Amino acid sequence: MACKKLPSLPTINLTTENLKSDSSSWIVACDDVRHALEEYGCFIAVYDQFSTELSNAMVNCLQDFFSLPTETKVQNLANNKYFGHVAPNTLFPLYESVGIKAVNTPEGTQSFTHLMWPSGNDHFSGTVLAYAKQASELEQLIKRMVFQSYGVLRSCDSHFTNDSYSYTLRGTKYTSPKQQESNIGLQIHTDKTFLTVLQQNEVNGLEVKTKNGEWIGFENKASSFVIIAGDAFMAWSNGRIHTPYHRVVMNVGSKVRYSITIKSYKNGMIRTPEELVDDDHPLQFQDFDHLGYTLFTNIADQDSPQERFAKFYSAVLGKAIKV
Ligand SMILES: O=C(O)CCC(=O)C(=O)O
Ligand SMILES: [Fe+2]
Repeated sequence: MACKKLPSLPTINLTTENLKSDSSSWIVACDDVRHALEEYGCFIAVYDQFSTELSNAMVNCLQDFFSLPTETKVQNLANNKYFGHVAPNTLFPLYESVGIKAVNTPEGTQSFTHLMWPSGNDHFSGTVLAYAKQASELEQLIKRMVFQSYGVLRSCDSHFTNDSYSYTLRGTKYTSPKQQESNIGLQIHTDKTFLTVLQQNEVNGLEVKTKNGEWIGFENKASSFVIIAGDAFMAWSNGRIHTPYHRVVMNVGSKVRYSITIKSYKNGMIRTPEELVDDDHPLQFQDFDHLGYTLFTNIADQDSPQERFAKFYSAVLGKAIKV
């Protein structure tokens, strides 16, 4: 009897050997990345520019942070729910999380470190900065590959200047549920980012929903990163890129799970390139301020991205527009 093959996320080889610019394998990889993001909004990148030591050191840094007293951790305040410290609560008792803004800059990592360790912690700030720099390079590589595949690399060069994006690190700790307790570590949502680059320790739990409504788990392997497209990338692409629902489910008796995400946000406006608009693909999303969108909290995780943008446009423009 034939077994039904379970869906799995596409895996794309982004190792140096495979990505020599202008080689045919570079063009093929660019198209693969674009198609994976159009179909799943997500893929597993195998990437060799990152040392395992750095990833392990980053997990150790998160453990150091989470062991700080609660009164210290709560000083990492946020102006909305996507930044700052989130303590476990009655609704989501398995989840504890921290956000570090401007994490790819020495100022960002040092001001966070100083707040948490007033007498200093160079190991923490140095590791976080090194990690964020590398992960933001991976994020830029992926954007470059998608833009290349759409033929808009030159017209969209403003996405690749020094200050064109802000990067936030979100580190999360998930404990295992007690018997009878809900196993939801993180509720279903889409990311409000342009892109999210995710790594985890050896404990699995991330699940991504396909367009057919099936949930796919992510099995961690060395040198692999999960790349997730956010709402802003979807809007920029005039709806071509998919922004996938995802969640974290924890098993009773599992070890503690740590995940590290680097989230990118475009500074200023997001504008769909002209090349992606034509009679068959009329413009779906008006230009919008990305930070303004992330700060717009009057939306529910269950809303579809289209519903979310409709509410957002209606609030900022004072009128509902068709999206
Ligand atoms: O911890 C994970 O695997 C997922 C985290 C996530 O989806 C997020 O921070 O947006
Ligand atoms: Fe997410």
